Amino acid sequence: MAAVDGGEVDHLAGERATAHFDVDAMKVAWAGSRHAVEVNDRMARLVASDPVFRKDTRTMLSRKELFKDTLKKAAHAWKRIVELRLTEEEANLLRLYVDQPGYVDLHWGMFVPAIKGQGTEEQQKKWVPMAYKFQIIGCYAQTELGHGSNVQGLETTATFDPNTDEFVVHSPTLTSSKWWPGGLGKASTHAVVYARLITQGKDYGIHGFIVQLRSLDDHSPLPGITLGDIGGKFGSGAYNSMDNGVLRFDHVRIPRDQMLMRLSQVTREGKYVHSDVPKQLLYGTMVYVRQTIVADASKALSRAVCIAVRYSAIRKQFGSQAGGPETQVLNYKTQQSRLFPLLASAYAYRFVGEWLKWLYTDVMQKLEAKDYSTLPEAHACTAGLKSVTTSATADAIEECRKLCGGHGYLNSSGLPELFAVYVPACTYEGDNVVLLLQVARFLMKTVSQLASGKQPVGTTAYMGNIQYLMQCKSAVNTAGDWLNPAAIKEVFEARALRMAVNCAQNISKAPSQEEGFSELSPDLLESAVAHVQLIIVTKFFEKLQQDIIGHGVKEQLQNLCNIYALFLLHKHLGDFLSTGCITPKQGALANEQLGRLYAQVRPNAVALVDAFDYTDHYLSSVLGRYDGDVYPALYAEAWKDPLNETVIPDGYQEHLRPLLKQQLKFSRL
Ligand SMILES: CCCCCCCC/C=C\CCCCCCCCCC(=O)SCCNC(=O)CCNC(=O)[C@H](O)C(C)(C)COP(=O)(O)OP(=O)(O)OC[C@H]1O[C@@H](n2cnc3c(N)ncnc32)[C@H](O)[C@@H]1OP(=O)(O)O
Ligand SMILES: Cc1cc2nc3c(=O)[nH]c(=O)nc-3n(C[C@H](O)[C@H](O)[C@H](O)COP(=O)(O)OP(=O)(O)OC[C@H]3O[C@@H](n4cnc5c(N)ncnc54)[C@H](O)[C@@H]3O)c2cc1C
Repeated sequence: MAAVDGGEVDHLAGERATAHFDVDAMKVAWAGSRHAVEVNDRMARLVASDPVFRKDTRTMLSRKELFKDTLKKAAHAWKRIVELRLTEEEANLLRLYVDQPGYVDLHWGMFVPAIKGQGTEEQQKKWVPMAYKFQIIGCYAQTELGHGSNVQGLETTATFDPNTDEFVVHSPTLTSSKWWPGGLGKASTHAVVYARLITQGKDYGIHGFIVQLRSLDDHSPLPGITLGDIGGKFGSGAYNSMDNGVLRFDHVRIPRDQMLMRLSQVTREGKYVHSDVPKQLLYGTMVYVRQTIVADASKALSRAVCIAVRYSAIRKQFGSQAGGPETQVLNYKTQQSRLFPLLASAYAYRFVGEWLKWLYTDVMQKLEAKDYSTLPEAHACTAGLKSVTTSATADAIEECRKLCGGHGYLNSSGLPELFAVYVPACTYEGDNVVLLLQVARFLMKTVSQLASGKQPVGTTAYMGNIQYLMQCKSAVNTAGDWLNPAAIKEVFEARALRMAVNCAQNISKAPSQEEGFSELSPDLLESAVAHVQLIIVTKFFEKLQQDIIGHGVKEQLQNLCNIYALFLLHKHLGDFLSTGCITPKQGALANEQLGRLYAQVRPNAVALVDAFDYTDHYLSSVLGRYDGDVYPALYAEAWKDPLNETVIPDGYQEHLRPLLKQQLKFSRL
């Protein structure tokens, strides 16, 4: 019962008793190791027990109060990290459980990685220790008012002046104003700024520069620098804790050695020198962050699902016969068919996120050894998985809100704020459509190379089996046949390959490759999604091959894996049928099997969300409470609303009383 925050009666005890597996062992499978369970639990409790980290009234704060509260929490978190001498792992988890977006996310998540990835050793030695001690606060200033997706279209300039050995950073147009960077508006003292490098009269394109923005004495903007917040954002509370900012430069001078020079350099004389590395490494910080966003998708999704599953087990509607008990809404097949695929997706994203982290580390090690061959694969996987998991998670959080009926719409359910915080993940760090088109481009290149006999590797290795996959027919005969991993993998591979090959063939009929790509882009998106879904399904199956300990754990994960795959098959039935991978009968059998799997999950559902091991503080939801004591909590929460501070509302005297006293009368009546 590690996740209990309070509550004396466990209203979900009956649900927990029906589980067919060892929940503690499932916690290990979810977290990755026993150590991970322990450290997560310890950090979550540390945060939950500290009054400074309370967040129950967050949605009622004004923007200014919310921002100040975020500064307070960030400073307090840092104090605790220093006092308790937390490790980097512990500190990261503590920040996660504080659960309030703020400048620290960009400082640690992008500013520091950008310097580490693109700075020389000397630059890292100078800047990273200052950042680690919070002597400076940094952000990642790439996007401008006029351009975000099109990084090559950015307009800010950094022109080298050999007379003074400086760069002159300038915003030549309104649209070149930096716009969106988190932490920029009010908190950051420094930024990694992306600007067009101009030297000896030539434009060398986008490069990164470290620029000081504010005084380290009084925090005022330095001369030539205009700074501010870009304004309120979607939802109450939510992402409004972040000071997304605007920044303009008026011929601001910085020393030459503040250009990040690991990938390319400008000499004292102003000569541009590009190292022997692919220029795409400039985008390395984005690849790093996309990988972390995939891991975060499983967190956000599991959180929403935990709330919806627990509440669905408590909530009862209809079904009472002769005074008997009403039906738990979790028993309705429609509720199960909407909710259990989301539960399965949370597990699927968790495991694919784990794998992506491994891939990223592996690629980084290869890059260190000057082997750049896996860079395109890393880009396609991070871009594709970021896109598919964030889009599905944003939709799923909204579905969980609906699954909780009317109460899901209350802020106290935790779901509206979670949605509002989460939904920009579909846009930031690369718009999801733009990123899928990058995957499609990678797929088209891979297909075109098949003809020349080049054997695809990594996540596209299946394409090498083209002779078979283009003509195979699924052998599934009964619903039970869909439990065979090979049967599922075969149809997912055939679907992805056939869709990619169809696109490639249609593009080749266009007057030019570029025109064909543009014309076919809606189909290319679907092709990219099919490829990415195949990766997620495959990685789930691979996870099941690993040593999974604990009574019943593997069986539960097998069920969830099958649900994830068959749910996708059902949802994208059109793809599978139109590419001839399966017959309508086989599609119906998959759906039949899906229904059986839902029935197997039902007694385990509450225990499967308990395995996420979230504290009530982190969930921040009266509906998702561990003890299931929903109604008293809902009732009590309502009275905390500022509207209930007085019995008679403000405005009664001016606006309600005159109306009720009929002092304003229609002359005709
Ligand atoms: C209830 C409350 C809950 C609270 C919860 C709190 C929890 C906390 C929540 C939130 C925490 C906050 C965390 C928030 C973090 C937000 C951070 C957001 C930061 C940003 O958004 S930074 C800005 C990001 N910007 C982008 O991503 C821009 C997207 N655009 C691009 O990436 C590129 O421009 C492009 C890829 C689309 C195109 O680039 P371009 O140079 O034009 O390239 P192409 O011609 O298309 O391709 C050329 C060639 O390069 C290859 N390539 C492209 N990119 C990469 C890459 N990254 N790596 C490797 N290779 C790459 C491409 O494939 C081509 O290859 P080819 O020539 O075909 O072989
Ligand atoms: C909450 C939040 C935090 C952010 N934090 C940061 C930060 O810290 N630092 C930073 O630098 N930036 C940040 N950003 C900016 C973010 O990275 C960009 O907004 C994002 O990359 C999308 O770019 P855009 O705004 O230019 O969208 P656009 O590219 O203008 O997208 C508009 C529409 O056009 C479509 N579109 C664009 N190009 C194509 C194409 N080639 N083919 C088909 N359709 C296309 C898109 O799909 C979308 O529907 C943040 C944004 C948000 C919302």
